Amino acid sequence: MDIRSLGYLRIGTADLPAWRRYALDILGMVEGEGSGDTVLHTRIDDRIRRFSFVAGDTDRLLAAGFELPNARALAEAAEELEAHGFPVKHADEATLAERRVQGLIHVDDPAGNPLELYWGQAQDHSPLGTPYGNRFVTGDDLGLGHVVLPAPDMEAAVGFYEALLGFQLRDRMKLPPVAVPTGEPGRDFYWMNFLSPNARHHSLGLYPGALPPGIVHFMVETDSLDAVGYCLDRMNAAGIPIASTLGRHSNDHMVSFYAQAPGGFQVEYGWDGLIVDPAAWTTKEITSDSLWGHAWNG
Ligand SMILES: Cc1ccc(O)c(O)c1CC[C@@H]1C(=O)CC[C@]2(C)C(=O)CC[C@@H]12
Ligand SMILES: [Fe+2]
Repeated sequence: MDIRSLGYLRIGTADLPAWRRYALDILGMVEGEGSGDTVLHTRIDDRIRRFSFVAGDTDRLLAAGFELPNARALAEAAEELEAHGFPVKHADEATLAERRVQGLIHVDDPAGNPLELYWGQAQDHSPLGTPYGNRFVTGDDLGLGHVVLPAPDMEAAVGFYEALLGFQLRDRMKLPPVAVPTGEPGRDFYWMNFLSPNARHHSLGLYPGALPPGIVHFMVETDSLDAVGYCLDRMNAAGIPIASTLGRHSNDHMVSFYAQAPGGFQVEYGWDGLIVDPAAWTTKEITSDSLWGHAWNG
């Protein structure tokens, strides 16, 4: 299946004003076309939007959008999913118009995470003009960053993304039971898995527990260490709890910190993520989450 990248995230929120302040004033994203009282779209690059925060009753991931190159690739993806017993729903005209894409199918992964596979997203050709001079590392090749989704039935989820969606399993890490409070009892450890369809080390993390918001964190990558430091200062100045101190991950070498986001999950803000050669990569186990830093609070 010719999935190219993680293209967008749709996130439902019970506090849209909080997400507006957080995304624009703290993360340094840019308000996108079509935003209003019930939805905030944000830009981090030349795409019309990469994030949509949708006002509603609950804080919950509404969809992870994965990009395919064209209509033919999406049609083939739909056929493959159906053939393997994953029902797909073709988007209606109103949904296509709202998403600003030319073709889209809805499908749930085996953990029930809502996915949208699409092609033909609109661009916004006006200068991005981020508020702090920050620049995000994205592109057709790398996508918006990464997302970590809950997958209590890990074997089924990994099989879906690896064998059916064509993601490469980059590495995995054992988590102790204390890190997976919803895990089935009696296990010595649970695997957390890191995968990608492209050269970004991971576009998708799969966490072996259940979490009510349906998302563990998303990560956006900047092109400078200073941009990470400036954002950390803004978090601290705004009194936003830091979930993990600055550190460098052992697998993608990302220098990042994690902060609490509105809605009960986290945002990772990073720099210097690893670009891999998929043809040369071999799957590994990491035995520590970080080379240094990343002290987790609570
Ligand atoms: C280990 C790791 C490498 C690169 C990343 O981008 C990344 O997010 C992680 C995992 C962070 C991870 C998490 O997402 C949920 C809480 C976790 C499982 C921990 O308890 C330690 C590592 C944490
Ligand atoms: Fe991450």
